[in-house]
Amino acid sequence: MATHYYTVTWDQLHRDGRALAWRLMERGPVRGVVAITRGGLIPAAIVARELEIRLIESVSVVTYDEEARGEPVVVKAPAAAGDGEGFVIIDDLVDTGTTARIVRALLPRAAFACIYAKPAGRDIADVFVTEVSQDTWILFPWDTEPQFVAPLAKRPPG
Ligand SMILES: O=P(O)(O)OC[C@H]1O[C@H](OP(=O)(O)OP(=O)(O)O)[C@H](O)[C@@H]1O
Ligand SMILES: Nc1nc2[nH]cnc2c(=O)[nH]1
Ligand SMILES: [Mg+2]
Repeated sequence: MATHYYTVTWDQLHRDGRALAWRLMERGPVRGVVAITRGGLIPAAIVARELEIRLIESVSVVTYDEEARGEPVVVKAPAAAGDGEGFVIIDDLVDTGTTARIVRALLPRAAFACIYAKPAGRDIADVFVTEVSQDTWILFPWDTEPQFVAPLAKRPPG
């Protein structure tokens, strides 16, 4: 169970997504990307734009219902990525690595890249940008909205 939250803004996601594109470019040519929906869609769009990739495939794996982890279900397999040769699988984050392992098994020759990584899943990623602790829950901009917060002096202690 997460004990703290790490809120990512649109600006930060865009900057970190571009950093991921830099790192991927340094590894060599990429023919296409496979986005793990839904969280990988926007990171994949940022990478595809930077690397001028037009070949974009998707795979849908549902593993979590909000913060509760369940049995992963492949809702849509990647149709046009073959064995993954020349492709990079992209997700927003790796936590336990369950989702990434399932997609890697579907596309054994593809690389796997994500923006954020927690220690339990970090080693499954060929490339990532920022590590956060295992007890942190990352909140993406599509899951949040700016709202009023009380001044520190008016908040209850703790
Ligand atoms: O490493 P893991 O423990 O498998 O967790 C990481 C996965 O969990 C989240 O997806 P989620 O199942 O919440 O679906 P979503 O992308 O549609 O929000 C996230 O986008 C990753 O795909
Ligand atoms: N949004 C979000 N989804 C996740 N799925 C697994 N871990 C996380 C996390 O830290 N944040
Ligand atoms: Mg996901």
